[in-house]
Amino acid sequence: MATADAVPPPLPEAIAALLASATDRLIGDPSAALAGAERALGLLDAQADAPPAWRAQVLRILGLSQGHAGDARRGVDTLRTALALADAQDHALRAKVERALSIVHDQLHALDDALAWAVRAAASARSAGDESLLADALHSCGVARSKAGDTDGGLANYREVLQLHEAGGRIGASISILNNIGINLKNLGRLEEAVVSLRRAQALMAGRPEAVSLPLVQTNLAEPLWRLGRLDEAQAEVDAALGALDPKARNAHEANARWMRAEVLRGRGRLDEANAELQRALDAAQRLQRIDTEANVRLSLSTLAAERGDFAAALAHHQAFHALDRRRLDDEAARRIQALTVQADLAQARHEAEVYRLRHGELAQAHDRLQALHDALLAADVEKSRLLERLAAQSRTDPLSGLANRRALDEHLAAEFARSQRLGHPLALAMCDLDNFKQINDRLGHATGDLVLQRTAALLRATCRDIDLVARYGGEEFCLVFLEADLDAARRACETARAAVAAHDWAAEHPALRVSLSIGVAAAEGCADPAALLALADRRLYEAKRAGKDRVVAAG
Ligand SMILES: Nc1nc2c(ncn2[C@@H]2O[C@H](COP(=O)(O)OP(=O)(O)OP(=O)(O)O)[C@@H](O)[C@H]2O)c(=O)[nH]1
Repeated sequence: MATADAVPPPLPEAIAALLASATDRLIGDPSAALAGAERALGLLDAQADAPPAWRAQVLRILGLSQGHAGDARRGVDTLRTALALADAQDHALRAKVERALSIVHDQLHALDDALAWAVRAAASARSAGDESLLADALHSCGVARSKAGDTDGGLANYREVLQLHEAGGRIGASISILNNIGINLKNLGRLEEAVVSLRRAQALMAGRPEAVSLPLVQTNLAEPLWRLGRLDEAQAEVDAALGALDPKARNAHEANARWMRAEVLRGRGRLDEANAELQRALDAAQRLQRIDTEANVRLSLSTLAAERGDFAAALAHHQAFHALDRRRLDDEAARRIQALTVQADLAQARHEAEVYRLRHGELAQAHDRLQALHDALLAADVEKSRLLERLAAQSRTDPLSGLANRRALDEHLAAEFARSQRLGHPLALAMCDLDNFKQINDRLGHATGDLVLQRTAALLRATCRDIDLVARYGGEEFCLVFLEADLDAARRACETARAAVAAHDWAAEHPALRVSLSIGVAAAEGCADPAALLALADRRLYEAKRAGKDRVVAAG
């Protein structure tokens, strides 16, 4: 059974009314049905948030209208879209759309597809638990099988349908299917059974003139009766059928009925009457363009002419019969070719759709892979920049003290020296050297020596301004670059630094530790280049050492 959540909300009234009227006109006035279905689609397009099931319902009637109006190819496309929109759980809607697909394929003479869709419709109808839909689907199976020449298979389907209609009390539908069963039985040569089935149809029709055309059933009944030699009964049926024909609106079955009556008359030896009726049958068959019936009539006329000794007429009718028979075969061949072409086109379209779907999928995957690659490259690039920055920083930093190294000092000094000369701003530089450092190393060990270097670096950094550069020049030597500072300001800063080193609680690091710093300081003014400035500061440092260490020398 269909699950409750698969039942779509009912269609808006205006759309439902258009679809109902289009459905009624499918057979009689397919162009009006098509116009109505297209209007319904227009209304649906104007409706915001229409559920897909509504569109599927509208497209079902549109596809059927297209098929009945002569464009079954478009009908197939429309109905395939409808099926794609129908919820997988909405079995009832799927059954209806699948049956519609069976009908339009039948119109294309693609009988294999028509049967396949009808079988799918029957399966969906079973899932929906809807016997009326199941009967319709099985009816379509029967039609497709019968048309494809599987009369027995068609008959089995029709019998199932009959059972369902009888159980459901659908008398009109039962009559229609009994008529189909009768025709199949007649075509199988099971004439007695054909008569039984058609008589049952006839009995059900009593008092129901509006149900399936009675003359149709009567004409169908006449043929097996005639073949069985039951001429009285055959004549009664065919007379009744012809009597019921509206002379103004000539019925499509007229030609067949007249041919049947002529055969009954011939069977009774009333050759003149038979001949006259055959002429009327010929006239009707040609007017109604019923090749099958015209061929039957021509054959009967030929036989009759021969019986009457008119061999020239017999030959002429026989030749006409053969021409019709050839045309019938040609038409059949053309229909088969058209059906095969349509099937090939549909298969090609499906193949192309599949290729497109796969390509689309591959492209999406390739795009995802590229995106991932791009992201990874971007991340690697960021990481590389970070590493380069770290390397650049490392290449300019002294690892032990964390101060700028000699390379950073040289670059900084070159740039600031040039700037001070260009702008006439003061610049000063100090060379600092720990006193008796070799002894510290020798007496207290290199680890203590390293610790002294680190502590001194921190003290220098803490006493200088942020804009001043504190660098480790090498070994136990430090260099200070004072921006915007003349010789006296630099000297005072150096004195503060020296005093900080001297005042530090070195005994806390090691009881025997004594540390002091000698500094030579010089101003850039008067120096030709950074090297001259460094040399001057270094000379004054030497002077500080010579004068007894632990002091700042800024002159000389
Ligand atoms: N622990 C340690 N010692 C270093 C480092 N770099 C240089 N030295 C040592 O520092 C000492 C410098 O000694 P000298 O140039 O003789 O000078 P000094 O003993 O300080 O004597 P004055 O400068 O005259 O006071 C050497 O023994 C070097 O081995 C270092 O990174 N760590």
